[in-house]
Parts: sequence; structure tokens; C-alpha cells
Amino acid sequence: MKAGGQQAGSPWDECFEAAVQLARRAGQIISKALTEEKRVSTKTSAADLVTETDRLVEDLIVSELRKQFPSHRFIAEEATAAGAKCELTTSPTWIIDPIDGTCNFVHRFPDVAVSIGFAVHRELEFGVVHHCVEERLYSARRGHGAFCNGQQLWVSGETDLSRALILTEIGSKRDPATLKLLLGNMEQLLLAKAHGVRVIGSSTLALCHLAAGAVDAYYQFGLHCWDLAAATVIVREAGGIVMDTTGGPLDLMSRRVVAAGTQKMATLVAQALQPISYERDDV
Ligand SMILES: O=P(O)(O)O[C@H]1[C@H](O)[C@@H](O)[C@H](O)[C@@H](O)[C@@H]1O
Ligand SMILES: [Mg+2]
Ligand SMILES: [Mg+2]
Repeated sequence: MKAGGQQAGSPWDECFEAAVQLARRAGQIISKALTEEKRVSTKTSAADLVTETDRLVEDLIVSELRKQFPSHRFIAEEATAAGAKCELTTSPTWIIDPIDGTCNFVHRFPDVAVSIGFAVHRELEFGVVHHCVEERLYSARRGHGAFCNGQQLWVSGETDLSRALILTEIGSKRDPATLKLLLGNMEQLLLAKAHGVRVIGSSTLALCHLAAGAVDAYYQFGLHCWDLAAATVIVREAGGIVMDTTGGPLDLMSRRVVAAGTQKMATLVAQALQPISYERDDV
């Protein structure tokens, strides 16, 4: 049985296997570097961090994939930060976050993951997310189910907000108006008597927890397409909903998302939220 639990023979098998191998290889580098000294710099804000390991791992993943699949396109976090265009075309495109949870990584907080998504004709085909420290490999291919270390994943069937555990992430902006909206959204969900709202510092792992049925919903404003691409396939293949905060279809470049185990839960969470605006990824 392969990492994704499915039979061989579908068109993107070779790509999927390459993603699994590289995510594992990158995970070893990241988990070794976790406890070592790091050179940390900031990007768009004081809370948007990058280290030499983010760049090293991204270069490794992209260069290996480019050798194997020279005609494919790439959207990768650190290349985009350095000025590369973030554009999803109809071509086969890899969407890569070398370390999701860089702030955790800097602080040696163990929730860090490698995220590798793959889209063709702008449709997400597969996703591989590797929790580097706990060595959990989440993966899913469209139409073939979602798995963690070979075990099939299913979302929770909860439809009642007053029985929900919800994950969110804070994002990179820290201006008072954004923080007021961010905290206001949490407050709305708590006033609706949600069991709890949690922040773990990794959007992609938050979505994997949703896929595993460990939480009932997840939402965020301010994440990027590389935080979301791989884990979106994993949630959908585990039976969950990933959609826009307006209730419409997910727009990978819009920097906002609501996901849940059920459509009812996704709608209830979306209705409780005030929008927080972020510049799109593809401008
Ligand atoms: O910068 P990284 O660590 O790849 O990704 C972070 C997202 O950009 C941010 O929006 C989110 O809040 C954070 O959890 C995520 O890890
Ligand atoms: Mg990220
Ligand atoms: Mg990252």
C-alpha cells in the first residue's frame, strides 16, 4: 500500500510519490534544525518570520521536483517572498510551504510541517503534509481518501456550534483594527457557546486536525495559498468542506477560508465572522 492508501495507476502517481519522499526528507532536516541555533529574519511584519532552514528546505524540494518534472510550475512561499510571481495557471503546479509554523520552529514549539500541494487545471489533485517532529504523514489524492501514516481519516459529523471545538490562526497583521476584528470573531464563536477556540501556529496542521476529526471547524483570514493547498485536499477527502468565508467556493488566492466537518457547521462559523481584509496572493 502506498502512503495515500490508494492503488497505483492514476496519472499523477509519480508526482505524488515524489512529494511524499521529499516531504519526509525535508522533515528530517527541519526536525534536526529545530533545536539548533537559527538565523531569524522578518518579512511582511514583525510576526512573519523566516529562517535559513525555510529557504534551504524550499530550495531542496523545488530543485528536486524541477529535475524530475521540468515542465511543471511552482508557487513556493520563500520564492514568492523574494519576488517570484504567485500565479496559478492551468499547467501542473506545485504549491509549497517548506515550513508551515516557522514561528513555532523558531521557538522550538513542535507543531511544524512541510506542505506540498499539487494542482492541474487549477484543481487541487493531491496534498502531502508532514508533521516533522511527530513524523505523521498526512496525504490525500482527489477521489482516493485521506490518510495519516496509512490510516484513513474522517472529519467529525458535528452540526451544532454549541458543541464545537474550533481552530483558527492569528495571521501576520498586528494593527489594532485587525486585532479587534480577530478577537471579535473569537468572541462571537465563544458567545455562541462553542466548546473552545484554539490556535496552534500552523494553518496546515490545523486543517489536518480537522481532517482527523479532532476539531469540528477551522477558519482564518490572512493565510496564503501554500498554507492551504495540500491540506484542502486532505480535508475534502476526509469528507469535509473547505470554502470561502462568504459561503461561496474556495478561492485559493483570497487569503481566507472556513472549513468544517459538515456544511452546516461551515455555514454557522462563516455567518459568525466579520471579514478581515488582506491583499490577495496573486496581485
Ligand atoms: O509563515 P508560515 O509559518 O509558513 O505560515 C503561517 C501563516 O502564514 C500564518 O498565516 C498562520 O497564522 C500561521 O499559523 C502559519 O503557520
Ligand atoms: Mg505557512
Ligand atoms: Mg512557511
